[in-house]
Amino acid sequence: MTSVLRAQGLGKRYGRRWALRECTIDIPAGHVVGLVGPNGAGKTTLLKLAAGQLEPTAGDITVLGGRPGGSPAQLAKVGFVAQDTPVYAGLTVAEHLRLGARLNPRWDDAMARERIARIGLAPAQRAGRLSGGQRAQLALTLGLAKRPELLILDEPVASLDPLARREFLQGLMEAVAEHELSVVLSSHLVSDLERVCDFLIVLVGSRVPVAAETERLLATHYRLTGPRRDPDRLPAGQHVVSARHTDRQSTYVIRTDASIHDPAWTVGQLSLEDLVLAYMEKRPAESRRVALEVQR
Ligand SMILES: Nc1ncnc2c1ncn2[C@@H]1O[C@H](COP(=O)(O)OP(=O)(O)OP(=O)(O)O)[C@@H](O)[C@H]1O
Repeated sequence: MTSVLRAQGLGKRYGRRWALRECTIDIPAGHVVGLVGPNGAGKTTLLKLAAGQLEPTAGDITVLGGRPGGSPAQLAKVGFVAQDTPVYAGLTVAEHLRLGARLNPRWDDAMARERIARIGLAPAQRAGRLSGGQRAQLALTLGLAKRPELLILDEPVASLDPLARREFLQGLMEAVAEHELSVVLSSHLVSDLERVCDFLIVLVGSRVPVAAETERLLATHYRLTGPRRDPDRLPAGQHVVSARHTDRQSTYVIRTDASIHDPAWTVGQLSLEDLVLAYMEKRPAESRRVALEVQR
């Protein structure tokens, strides 16, 4: 299957500081991909590299088989809605649609108009007078009407109220179902990502500790609770994601492909949110030894 996004050893440095390091991922087409991580982890950097708005400092990235931003055809295949919902304050909603039609060869004007009407945006309204949520909806409409093969959304729901968020994500899911669209979206709201994403990239401290289909992530991560045990006494195939210890008890989140038979452990399943938090807990520079430290 074709990759929608493939990165090999991808890195971006600003001055002496790496915003993204050694990122190696391969995302098959047809997924709704969630990108999650703490503030400053490198999410926007990765998305801008994919959209061709930044050049890598190290490694390679291909999007839909081509170099991001490398040609007009490549630009037409990728839609990017940046974090600050970029619309022109002085232009009306209708003028945004006309501009979209002029700039994008595959523009779907009927869909854009239908969506604007459904959301309840007045065509004559200037974008500068729209609420944050309405601007986000307008930006999404422009992204969808471009009819991209890949739509990249940087924190699209941050400014939306819970109902608007649900409607926004529903609209996105409908578009994915109708138009064979792949989507990569970043968000801090793991519960939203849990609803719409079937592939998750976790980005912590400029590195990607895990990127896989959500079903696979949930099937290979466990919480183990039991009598205190140091990590070097865990089987080789059990990779520690996070660890907490008291004098008597250890709680691990581990990743493993094998089943767990050790009767000393109480084995629990994780929600996607637990899993993401476990990866965020462990700083990338930490070695396994740090897990030996007692956390009270
Ligand atoms: N233009 C820039 N010049 C210098 N440093 C930058 C620049 N853009 C981003 N950075 C730094 O790169 C790192 C990653 O930033 P990035 O915006 O990719 O993070 P993020 O995960 O999107 O954060 P947030 O969730 O807060 O939006 C941060 O330390 C940030 O300060």
